Amino acid sequence: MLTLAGRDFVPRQASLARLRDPQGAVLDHALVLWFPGPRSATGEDCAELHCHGGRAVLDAVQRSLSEIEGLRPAEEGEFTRRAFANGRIDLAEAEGLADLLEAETEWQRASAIASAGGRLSSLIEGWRDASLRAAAEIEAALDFSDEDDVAQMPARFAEELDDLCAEIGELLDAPRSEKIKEGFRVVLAGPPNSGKSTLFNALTDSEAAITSPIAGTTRDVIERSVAIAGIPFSLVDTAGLREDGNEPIEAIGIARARAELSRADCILWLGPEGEGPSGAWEISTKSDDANAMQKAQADHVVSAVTGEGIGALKAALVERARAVLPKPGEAALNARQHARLAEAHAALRAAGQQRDLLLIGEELRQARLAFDRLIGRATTEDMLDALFSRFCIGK
Ligand SMILES: Nc1nc2c(ncn2[C@@H]2O[C@H](COP(=O)(O)OP(=O)(O)OP(=O)(O)O)[C@@H](O)[C@H]2O)c(=O)[nH]1
Ligand SMILES: [K+]
Ligand SMILES: [Mg+2]
Repeated sequence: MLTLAGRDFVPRQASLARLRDPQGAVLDHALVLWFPGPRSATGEDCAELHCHGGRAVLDAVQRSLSEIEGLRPAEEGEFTRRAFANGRIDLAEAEGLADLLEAETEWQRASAIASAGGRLSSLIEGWRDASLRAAAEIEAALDFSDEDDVAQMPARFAEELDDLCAEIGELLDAPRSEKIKEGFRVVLAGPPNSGKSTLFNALTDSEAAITSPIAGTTRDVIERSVAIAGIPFSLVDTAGLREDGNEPIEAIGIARARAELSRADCILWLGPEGEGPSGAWEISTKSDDANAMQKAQADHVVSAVTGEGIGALKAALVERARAVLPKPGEAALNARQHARLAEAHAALRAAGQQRDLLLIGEELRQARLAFDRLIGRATTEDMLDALFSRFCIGK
């Protein structure tokens, strides 16, 4: 029970209260919530004041609060940082929370809420426990061996490490979580005037790209993030590819267009059949125009003018992206987590190949350290600063 100004506040129950300034003047009628630690978001005692939203009300309440000794406004991400410091959440959960706050599509939200809820953390904890058990077996084997004897490897030890490595290897090879943030990357390519920018505008529901009958209209790479059916996409329009790009700026644009091809998850090829990059989808466009080039074996026939085939093309892109992007609820690693897990994996691999028990013990210790860094049992201040600065004030 919190008693304040002669009133009792029941934990986790909203009470209506008059907020007064230090001189006793009423500032607002507000809802007050009291969360005693450790069962609070941060693990510490927390109080929430739900005020009326006017600027002046909030200013007055904040001014009065700031007159109380020891009170100051929270820094960006400070609540989450304290929750982490007090062991309420681990690092992977904090990262999930940061992703959740940044999520713009349904797919991103669903993935982030799974990480914030500890999906990845529990997987890592399981592997960490397995490597701790392996280390304990090695310790025991060392204790029983006498110095003249070659110490015996525990039965099935190497096989068990192999299984563990295989499981971890699968996650290391799986699509990375950055992919969810960046979106499935679709690059439109083809010769000048093939209708790339017009199709780009149709797919992004925008007028972002300039279109015209003049060959060489698009010079630079134009990129747009869009959600189609809740899936994050990054659509990329490029300069028309031609050998005789006759002036230097167009030549730069063409070089950039070629660079984009190598970054694409999917290329829509609007040029002559069979002349596109391998794996590209053959798109026959301008289907409304009898004079336009039509392909014998197009994957998609579209018209940006009549809208024919655009819905089907979008549906096919959504299907492809769903297959490639990490699924919500399925664990996916970001670059930091990937680097740490790869260290753990390498150490476990090395442990499995060693015959010397002391060296195996050392490799297992390295693996545990990498797991600890991954979930934040061992972290550096720089890393924490970088993570928590992604949060806004009040989170
Ligand atoms: N009838 C018809 N015309 C189209 C269609 N798509 C594009 N066009 C026309 O084709 C011309 C070239 O279109 P753009 O979208 O600028 O072609 P682009 O491939 O981006 O050209 P560059 O940027 O120069 O490489 C324009 O006049 C468009 O209006 C279509 O589906 N039907
Ligand atoms: K054009
Ligand atoms: Mg263009």
